Amino acid sequence: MTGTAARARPTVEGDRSTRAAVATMYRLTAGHRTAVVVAATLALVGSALGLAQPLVAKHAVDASGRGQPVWSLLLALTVLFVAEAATGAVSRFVLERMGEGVVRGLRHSLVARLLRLEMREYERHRRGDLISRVTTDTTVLREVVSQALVDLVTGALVAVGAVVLMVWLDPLLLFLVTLTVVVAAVVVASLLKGIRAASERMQSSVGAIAADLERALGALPMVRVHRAEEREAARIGERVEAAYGAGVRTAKLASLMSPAVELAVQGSFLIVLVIGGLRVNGEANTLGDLVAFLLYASYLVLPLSSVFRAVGLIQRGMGAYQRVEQALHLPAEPPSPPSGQPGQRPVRRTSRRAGRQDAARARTREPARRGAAHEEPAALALRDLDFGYDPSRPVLRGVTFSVPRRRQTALVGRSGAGKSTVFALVARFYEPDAGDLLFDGTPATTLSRAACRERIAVVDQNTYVVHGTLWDNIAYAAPDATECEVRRVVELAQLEDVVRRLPGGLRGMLGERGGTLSAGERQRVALARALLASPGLLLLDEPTSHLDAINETALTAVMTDIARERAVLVIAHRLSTVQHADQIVVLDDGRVAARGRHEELLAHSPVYRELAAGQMLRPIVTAPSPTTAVPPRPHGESGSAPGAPVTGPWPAGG
Ligand SMILES: Nc1ncnc2c1ncn2[C@@H]1O[C@H](COP(=O)(O)OP(=O)(O)OP(=O)(O)O)[C@@H](O)[C@H]1O
Repeated sequence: MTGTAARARPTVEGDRSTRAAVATMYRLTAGHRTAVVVAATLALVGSALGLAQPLVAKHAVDASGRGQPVWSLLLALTVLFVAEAATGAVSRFVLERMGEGVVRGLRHSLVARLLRLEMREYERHRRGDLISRVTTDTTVLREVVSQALVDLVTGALVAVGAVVLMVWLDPLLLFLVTLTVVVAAVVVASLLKGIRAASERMQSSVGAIAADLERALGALPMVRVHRAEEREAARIGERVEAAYGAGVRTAKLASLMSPAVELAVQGSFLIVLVIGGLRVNGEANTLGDLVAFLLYASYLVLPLSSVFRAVGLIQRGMGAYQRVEQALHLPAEPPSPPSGQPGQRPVRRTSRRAGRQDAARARTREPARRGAAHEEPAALALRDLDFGYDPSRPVLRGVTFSVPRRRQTALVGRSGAGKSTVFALVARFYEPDAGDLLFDGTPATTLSRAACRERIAVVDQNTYVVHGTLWDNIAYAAPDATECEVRRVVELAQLEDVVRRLPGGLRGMLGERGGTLSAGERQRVALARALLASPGLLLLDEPTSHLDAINETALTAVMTDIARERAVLVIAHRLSTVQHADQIVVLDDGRVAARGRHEELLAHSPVYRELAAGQMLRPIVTAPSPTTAVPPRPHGESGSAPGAPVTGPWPAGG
């Protein structure tokens, strides 16, 4: 987080007074205090130049009344006027540049925060809404900081100067002017709370518009096919109406402030004219005094009215500021643990297995330490891992297995068994509730998340392709890769055809989310990216689910080759792609049901047999077992070709 946001720690939560809002704005300008001092000094000089003008005008009027020459006074008046305008312009520029600087700081902090949130936060918040905090809310704040602060600073300074000189000229008239200003201030204060509430509603409605639009645009083919444009438009339309309603209410309240301010301006002028005129007639004051006082009244009332407006604007900005603050305080991934120190683990759930797990952990660490001397530790080891996205609904229970180096380990199981969740834990998107994760024998909690992620590359089911060139997408994990390295992974991932076809070849642009590629091509791009990263451990989640049989066979062979150099953990629904794996781990309802090679599992694991049978699209004859009651998994889910070859004991049509 940059300094601005860090220093702008909120008092806004709970304290909704105007003073707190102004204090927040003040804190926001931390780091820009030189600009504030320069601008305030200039404003002060400008005010002094402005306040001197009525005095000169008074002398000019009085001198002309006495028949004396006034040209030198008029010249002085002109110089004062020009100098005031120049200092005003410079001070406004300095303050507005500061406003831009404040918003720039907030945007940097927000972007840095939003890219590092805990994974769960992205599930709790809608992405469009988070994005709108960086774009719309900060834009509102820029106006507030640059306009409202300018008006507040300059307005307050000028008003104070005017009051001092008016006391000197005519305290009675000042008292009357003050009365009208106080009435206006009371009206303004009563409107501020409503303005703030309405503006909060408006900002969150704008965030909801962005989120809903993102939802529709992100699933456009689905929207089109189901002819849901109207429905989506109506849904977003409701948000637009809510934003309109809140905006109109804000405008209504803000416009009620105008009559109050006008009352102050016009009322004070009337009072000064009538009472001041009577006092000139009664010879208590000169005509010059009246002219000067009138000018000071304008110097008091006009800046005060801009102070009122500024306070209204600041209250409006508080709605946006609170949303920005809230985003800046969302939980982010913890920074790296100090070297050699265990990292933070979320509070563990106590379970009956806890004691047993500790003993198991002690046992598993022991061989890891001892093994260092004799044999190299596994690239990845999971020891008694427990995890649930929702603490009351465990997804993984006591999962234990290792992924040895230079071997291919396959993770299989029915849909929802927890396979992708294992990947999410290995990538440290979430922390396990209990148990240990070890990379090369080192507990993950003693490593930073970045250090863990450095050891892995993932091809997941979503096969992310971002807007940019094919090269950008492949070299995403290794921006310094050479042409030769990129071409090699293009070849391994069978992407040569795509490179040939794409206008611009490797430097050709892919559409938004890789929209110009087929699903299989996107999958191969993701695979090429992972291969280029060249990590010690390759995690492949259904890497061939979108591929035709020819590409699948070729890539299965590539994976086997890769596994000769590094550890590969592959999730597969199609057992045909992993039947030659060195080890197959069968997950069933979050538990490891069996482990072994294909033939061993066919012989001994009912769950595995059932998975294999499901892929033949017909029941298999097995010895009765508790798991045979579970219906075979439908084929279509994994996109497998019907009748895909599985193993010898399961002949097609058998
Ligand atoms: N982000 C999440 N928040 C809450 N629950 C989740 C989340 N992701 C997955 N789950 C739940 O966790 C369970 C395991 O999901 P997971 O994706 O790990 O299964 P899987 O074995 O990979 O399934 P598939 O083969 O269909 O991809 C499921 O019940 C799923 O609904």
